[in-house]
Amino acid sequence: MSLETVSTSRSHGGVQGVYRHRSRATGTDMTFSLYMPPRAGEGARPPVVWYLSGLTCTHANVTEKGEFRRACSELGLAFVAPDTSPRGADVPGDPGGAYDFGLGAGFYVDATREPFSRNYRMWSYVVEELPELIGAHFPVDRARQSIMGHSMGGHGALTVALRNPDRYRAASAFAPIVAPSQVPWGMKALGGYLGDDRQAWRKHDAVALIEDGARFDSLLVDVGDADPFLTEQLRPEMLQQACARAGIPLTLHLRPGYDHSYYFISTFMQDHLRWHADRLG
Ligand SMILES: N[C@@H](CCC(=O)N[C@@H](CS)C(=O)NCC(=O)O)C(=O)O
Repeated sequence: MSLETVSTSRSHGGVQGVYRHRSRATGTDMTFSLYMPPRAGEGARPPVVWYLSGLTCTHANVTEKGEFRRACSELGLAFVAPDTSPRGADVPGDPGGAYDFGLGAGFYVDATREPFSRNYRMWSYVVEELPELIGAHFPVDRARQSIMGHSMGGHGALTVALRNPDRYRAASAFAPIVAPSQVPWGMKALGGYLGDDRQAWRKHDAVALIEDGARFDSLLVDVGDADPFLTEQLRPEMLQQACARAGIPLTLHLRPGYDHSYYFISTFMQDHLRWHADRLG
C-alpha cells in the first residue's frame, strides 16, 4: 500500500497534505487530502473525521473552501477528504456528459452494472480501502472515527454511518440527499450503477435503511432554505419523518437565506466539527 505525497503545507500548526495512491477498489489512481492537527504522532493519535463531497467535487473543493482547519487544529481532529469517483482516460463517464453521473458522481456505491462495475467501487474505497491505507501511513486513532458530507456526500455519510454504527461515533451532513430512491439525482445514479432492482437500492438510501431497521445514536443535519435543490433533490423532511418514527435523535437546522454552496458549508463547518469532537472524546 504505497502512497505518493503530492503536497504538504503547514496550516494552523498542523499539516495539510494531498496524497495519491493506486486503488485496488477502483483500479485507478486516487487522490485524497488529509489534515493532521498539531502534535499528531508525538504520542498523540487524533480521531479521524471523514468528509464525503458532493457532485462535481474532488478532494480539493472542501480542502480549499471548507474552512475546517482552524477548528480541526483546536479540537485535535484529523480530517480526510476523498475524491468522489474514479478518474482516468479509461474510466467511463455519463454517456451524455452530464455532471450528475459518472466522473465526480460516484454516489458511494459499488456499481454492479457494466461498464461502471469495473471502476465505480466507491463504497469499498471509502469504507474499507482508504481507512486501511490511512491507518497504515498516519498516526490516527482508528477506534475514534466519525463521518460527515455534503449533498451526494451527505447521502454517503448517512448511509455509511447507518450501515456501520459501531465504527462511526458521529454522523452529520450539509444539505444531504436523504432518499435517493425517490429523487431524480438518486434514481439516475442508483439505476445506472445498480440496475433496475429497487431492492438493491435500499442499502444506499438513508430513509430506506432506517425503514428497514438501521439505527444511529444521533444525527446532525444543516440545510439552507435558499438551496435550489431543497424541494426536488434533498427533501430533508423525509429524513425527519423516518427518524421520528424510528426514535433516532436528529437535529435538523433549516438555515434562513443559505444556499447549497461552500459559503453555506463553511459557515456551519465549525459547529459540526465541535459536535463531532464532543462525540469522539
Ligand atoms: N450545477 C452545479 C451542480 C453541482 C453542485 O452544486 N455541486 C455541489 C455539490 S452537490 C458542489 O459542491 N459543487 C462544487 C463547489 O461548489 O465547489 C455544478 O455543475 O456545479
